[in-house]
Amino acid sequence: MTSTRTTPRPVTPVALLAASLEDVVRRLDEAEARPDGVALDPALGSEIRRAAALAAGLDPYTAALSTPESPALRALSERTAAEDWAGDGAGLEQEMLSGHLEGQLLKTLVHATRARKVLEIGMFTGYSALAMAEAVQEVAGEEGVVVACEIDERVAALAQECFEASPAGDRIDVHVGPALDTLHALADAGARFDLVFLDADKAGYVDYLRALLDTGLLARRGLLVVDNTLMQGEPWTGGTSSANGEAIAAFNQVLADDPRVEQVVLPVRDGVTLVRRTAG
Ligand SMILES: C[S@@+](CC[C@H](N)C(=O)[O-])C[C@H]1O[C@@H](n2cnc3c(N)ncnc32)[C@H](O)[C@@H]1O
Repeated sequence: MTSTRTTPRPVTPVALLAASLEDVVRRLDEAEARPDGVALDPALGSEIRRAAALAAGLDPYTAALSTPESPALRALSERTAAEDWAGDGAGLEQEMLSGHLEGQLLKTLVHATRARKVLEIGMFTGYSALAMAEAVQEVAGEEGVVVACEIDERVAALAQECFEASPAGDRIDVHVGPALDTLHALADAGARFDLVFLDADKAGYVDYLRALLDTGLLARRGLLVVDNTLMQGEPWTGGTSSANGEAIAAFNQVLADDPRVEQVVLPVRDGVTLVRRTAG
């Protein structure tokens, strides 16, 4: 992977909404500037502009008012943005990185649950793993651990380099390989996790959920945090649904029907579902 920085494309429902409304406002401005342009009701025009401002300002506002990321997380984010993902060939892209707001949410959840053992399924360049490692280090010191699963060797090596340059990086234990195999090996070894962050291949989410609940990898009072459960709005806008959109819609229904859990879907970034084990 060589270095070429590009601006991330919109990948969340709010960012897509903002981009869409920005385009509507631009076309409105162009139409109004034309001498023969169709005159729009001024009240409708100002309502459209207000809707565009509401959507465009939400992410920057929530980020600005949340605790800033650590220098180590910022460095990891910048390193990820500087990679040439287009030439990667493995389908990885910088937009996969969760980032400041979601990282801060994960840190808060680790603190709130006093989690000492954390499992991440889908690490990429390590942003969320490092965010949770910073929190487990504060909660449990040297007893705190984040086990992070990643299938791609090159991206795992990049993450490991960043961890080695980070104060909390040595709390992270990286397992390279298909996450389902790692989960079964961990379960066979009797591992239990207080908090699990699920963020790997969307087609595998149902299998990961079953492995976590059936084997007891998710501790009795453990918290499961699932990313991308709104999948760019595809589950409810339909029409252009991708394989990932269909996988997430199916996963959300499986989760909603599972009597062993209670869950809440939060419209943070691309959707974050918090799952609490209630039985089984
Ligand atoms: C959305 S990214 C994870 C982003 C990361 N959690 C973060 O916040 O920066 C998904 C990652 O899951 C990995 N992945 C996909 N399929 C996998 C599998 N079967 N086992 C383990 N990792 C997998 C991909 O290589 C990719 O790096």
